Amino acid sequence: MSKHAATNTRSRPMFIDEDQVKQLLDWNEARYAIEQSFVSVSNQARDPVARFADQPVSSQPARTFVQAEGGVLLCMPGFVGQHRLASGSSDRASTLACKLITSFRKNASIGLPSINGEVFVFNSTTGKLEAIVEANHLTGIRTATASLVATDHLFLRPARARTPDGTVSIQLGIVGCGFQGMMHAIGFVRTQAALARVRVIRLWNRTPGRATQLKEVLTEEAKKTGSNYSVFVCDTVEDCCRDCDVIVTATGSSEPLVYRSFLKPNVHINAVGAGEFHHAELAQDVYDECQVYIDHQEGARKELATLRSNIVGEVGEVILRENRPQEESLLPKPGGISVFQSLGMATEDVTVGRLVYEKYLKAHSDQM
Ligand SMILES: NC(=O)C1=CN([C@@H]2O[C@H](COP(=O)(O)OP(=O)(O)OC[C@H]3O[C@@H](n4cnc5c(N)ncnc54)[C@H](OP(=O)(O)O)[C@@H]3O)[C@@H](O)[C@H]2O)C=CC1
Ligand SMILES: O=C([O-])C1=[NH+]CCC1
Repeated sequence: MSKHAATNTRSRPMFIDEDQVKQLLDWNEARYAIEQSFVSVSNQARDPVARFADQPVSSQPARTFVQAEGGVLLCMPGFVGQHRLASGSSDRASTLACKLITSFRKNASIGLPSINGEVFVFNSTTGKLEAIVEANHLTGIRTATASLVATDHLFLRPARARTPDGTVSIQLGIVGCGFQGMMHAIGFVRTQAALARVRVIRLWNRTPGRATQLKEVLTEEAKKTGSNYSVFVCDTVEDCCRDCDVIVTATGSSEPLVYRSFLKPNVHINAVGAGEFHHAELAQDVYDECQVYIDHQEGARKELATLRSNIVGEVGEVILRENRPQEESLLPKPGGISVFQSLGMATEDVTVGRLVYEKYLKAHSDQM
């Protein structure tokens, strides 16, 4: 027996830094990875006899929060079994990973991001740590992509099905132009070919200069992507929401920002602010009227325990039922308000972390 038997003799885990993640992660590939994550959670939640054998499964507890002096540390472990790595590919993988992420709101005053994290990817057969993926950009793309997937399945697909040419165009409102607000706006612009043409983007931020900065970013983005949208910086949240088909709220607010009277009758909202305060950004009169969809029942039981609204179910279950008879559909009633109440969940980081790791291995295969 080797003297190293049962000791940690293997090489160090890969470290995939923020710049590499930016190069490797593509919006459309991330979209597929997030769909796999949503579906895995809802397939797992089904009665075992009703599970779809060809769909992934998962395991993830509600995340834990550790309160420190300046902010919180979230521990988000998860496993996704038998997920497809790419659309149209038969290759499947099982991935065990854990994201550790901190939210320290005063960081902005010293020029640091308020959210900082890493995804730890383990070998799902041996449990050995294989890679550490920096997860600031990753969290930006995966959170915005979760909203894109929810918007697509709950709002845009039904809308596209009602138009003769199968395309739709939207007016988008971004309430909160921090990192997440920016990533959401870019995500909607970059996925126009697959989801919906963006014709107008309205921006509001508590500190107006940040909305002006995002307008500049989106003007550059329009040139890069050959898009033809107008961007407006708004003085009030009401003005920002006016006539919007799709709204994103991505703030650290502990108080309501969006009221029912600001909204069109038919609108989809992605309420992303979470972590320290939950379901704080929308007023109760919005929750009184809307249909709420969540990412993860287990997390919602803990973090949305005080939410008074009609919670219809998980986005993954909507996707799983898409080809079922209409009476089994979980889609929102047409013409009303739908809300994706995004908490963020570990399985999103599992499938997107694995995507980055696989792409890194492919890009560096000559050095392995
Ligand atoms: N659902 C999910 O999966 C995830 C959710 N999040 C959450 O998204 C939110 C935004 O995160 P991120 O963009 O990374 O953070 P940033 O620090 O980059 O941006 C924070 C934004 O919130 C605004 N804000 C803070 N407090 C208030 C307030 N009281 N009223 C109005 N606006 C306010 C800030 O405005 P100003 O510029 O004026 O300071 C800024 O626009 C946070 O709640 C975060 O926890 C983050 C990651 C994942
Ligand atoms: O899911 C996530 O990564 C987070 N949700 C709220 C803060 C960070």
